[in-house]
Amino acid sequence: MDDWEEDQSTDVSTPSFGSGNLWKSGFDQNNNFESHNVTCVSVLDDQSSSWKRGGGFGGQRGGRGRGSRGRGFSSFSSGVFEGNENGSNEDDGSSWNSGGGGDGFRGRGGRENDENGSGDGFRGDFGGRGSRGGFQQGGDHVGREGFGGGGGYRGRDEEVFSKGVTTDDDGRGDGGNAAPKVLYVPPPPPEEESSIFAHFQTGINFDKYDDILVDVSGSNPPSAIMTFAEAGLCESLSRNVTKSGYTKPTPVQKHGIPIISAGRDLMACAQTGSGKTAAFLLPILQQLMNDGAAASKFSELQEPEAIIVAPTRELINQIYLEARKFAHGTCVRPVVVYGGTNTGYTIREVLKGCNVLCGTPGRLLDIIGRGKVGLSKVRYLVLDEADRMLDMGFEPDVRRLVGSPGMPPKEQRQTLMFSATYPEDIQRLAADFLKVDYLFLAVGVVGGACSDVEQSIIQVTQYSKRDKLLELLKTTGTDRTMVFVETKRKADFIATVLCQEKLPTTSIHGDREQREREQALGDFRSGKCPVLVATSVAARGLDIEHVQNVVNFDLPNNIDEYVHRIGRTGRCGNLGRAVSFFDPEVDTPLARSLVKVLSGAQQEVPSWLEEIAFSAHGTTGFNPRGPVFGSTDTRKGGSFKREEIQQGALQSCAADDDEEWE
Ligand SMILES: Nc1ncnc2c1ncn2[C@@H]1O[C@H](COP(=O)(O)OP(=O)(O)OP(=O)(O)O)[C@@H](O)[C@H]1O
Repeated sequence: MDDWEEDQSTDVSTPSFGSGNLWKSGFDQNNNFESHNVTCVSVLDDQSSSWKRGGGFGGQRGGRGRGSRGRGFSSFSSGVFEGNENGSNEDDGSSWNSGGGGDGFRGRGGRENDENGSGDGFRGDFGGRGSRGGFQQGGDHVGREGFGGGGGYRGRDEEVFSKGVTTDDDGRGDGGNAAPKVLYVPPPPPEEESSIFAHFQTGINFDKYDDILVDVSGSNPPSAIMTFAEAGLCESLSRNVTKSGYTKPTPVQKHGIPIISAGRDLMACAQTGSGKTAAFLLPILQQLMNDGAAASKFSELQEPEAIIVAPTRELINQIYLEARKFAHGTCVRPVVVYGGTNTGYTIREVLKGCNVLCGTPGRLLDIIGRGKVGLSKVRYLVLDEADRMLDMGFEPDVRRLVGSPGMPPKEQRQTLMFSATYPEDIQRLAADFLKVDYLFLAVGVVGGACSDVEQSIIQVTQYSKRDKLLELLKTTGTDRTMVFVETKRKADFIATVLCQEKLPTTSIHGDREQREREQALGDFRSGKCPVLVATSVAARGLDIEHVQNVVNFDLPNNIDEYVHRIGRTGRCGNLGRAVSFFDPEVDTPLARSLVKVLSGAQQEVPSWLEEIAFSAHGTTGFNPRGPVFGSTDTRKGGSFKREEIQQGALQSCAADDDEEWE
């Protein structure tokens, strides 16, 4: 009997979104921060308030991260976090605004460590440069070394890679054995058609998608379709498309669907919220239907025809629900696997039948490693948020996946990559996974922000951020607002502060249990908590109706991340608003690319920001009004070359960032 088969004692979650589950936070006796679902808005007393009890950030050591990004004072407590270093967690009683410990959170590597590190979250904070994706954290090396690894902390989406380890992957791996078993079983997906096909209304700018310039490069691209009728979808798929409220394809669908249907590999770039998911799902499902995909049935070995990979649990679940919606009433069965859920449950779901396997990389590799999924029938491999999947954090997993026994080589499968951003280096790397004649589809400016989002940048100091946020939220009322912060602890802290201000708020980040993460998203979606404080775990792909505002309480240190974050609003032709707090002490390195993104999306650029951008990197070649990225396909080289001078300084800025990752 397999270990997972013994595990029938799953804890089936039946989250009730109406039950008043907000959370409060506190440190346990060991000063580990925990979030709990409780039944009221949190008001913390001094005993339970982690933030007053030695929970400050960065401490005197500050200075993790480079230059100014590591220098700023934390706007958190002056209760300097020294606990992990010298065992002292004394409360010095300082308040949030009293300044204090060096922030130390903004260094790029460190940020990633923090996002991912549930094991020792702070280690990276003291580490000067940190390492990307938590590679130095407990057990990770072990876990990454191959199928025989004993699990371990995955970093990023906190996936644990393990074979035959029943301790499960809750992202807190320490080598496997000590981790508590994850019992969480997500609630079953909806069965009623009204929920399956619930969709959001397209916005007033939906038709403007047609005006966006599209560039397809590569040899012999097929012609675009203009209507879904031209897509050659079978009756069930067409019906499901109509039930989903889709009347006409978006540009990425007009071009992407025929490219995929023609059997071509594709690297597609289109702005956030413009329908990339359906662009790959529809032609894949259609092809599976055409070819008479075997009706899924129970088997000890499942051999899916399509594998879809995405970087976060919530995103892959969303993609799965989309696949399930479009496949409704057909014999094609999509299944989703992701970390933080009970492994036994996951495996049982897979074994019931699986044509389209959606997964986060860690859990996917785990299931494959357990011999439950054979890859020899894979015809489609989709990397959503492809630039993220191929950056240093996930690339090894992707390589491991394509190198797994049975996976057809790239010549014998179709590889499809989608994102709103594609840094040049990632484009080059991506070519390793694609056939030589892949097509590159660029809808609009590669890496450009969605122009339906009104962007504003407010100059702040670290001390004024909180008041500014409160001021802002007082004006947004019950509008859904996502507030992005840089660290998990800060997410909890800000959420607590907002709760104290009687703003129904919840939070999502990598230290919350999966049940809590899903509950938080549910509460946000339903409007029960119209404010969601999030780390970058929620930056990509999430498609939540009525998100009118995004606030960058902390700006990310990477412009692509900014583009994805603000893309949580202004989706599908709807209008949205993004407000970003710019603290010159720490955000100056981002100024220049911010100016470019703002100008590229025809947004007003504050003169003070232009000045900062101008002086931060010297004057050579800096033309903030010039083309932003202007790039399409790296194989062409042309548009990049035109920009060489302008990009020069930008790249040197990026190079600084990259150093942090090494
Ligand atoms: N042709 C269409 N007509 C109407 N609505 C659509 C159409 N295509 C997609 N949508 C809807 O638009 C929303 C955004 O789509 P999707 O999540 O696929 O965007 P995306 O491009 O993948 O965004 P991101 O870059 O943030 O991941 C979804 O709610 C989706 O159902």
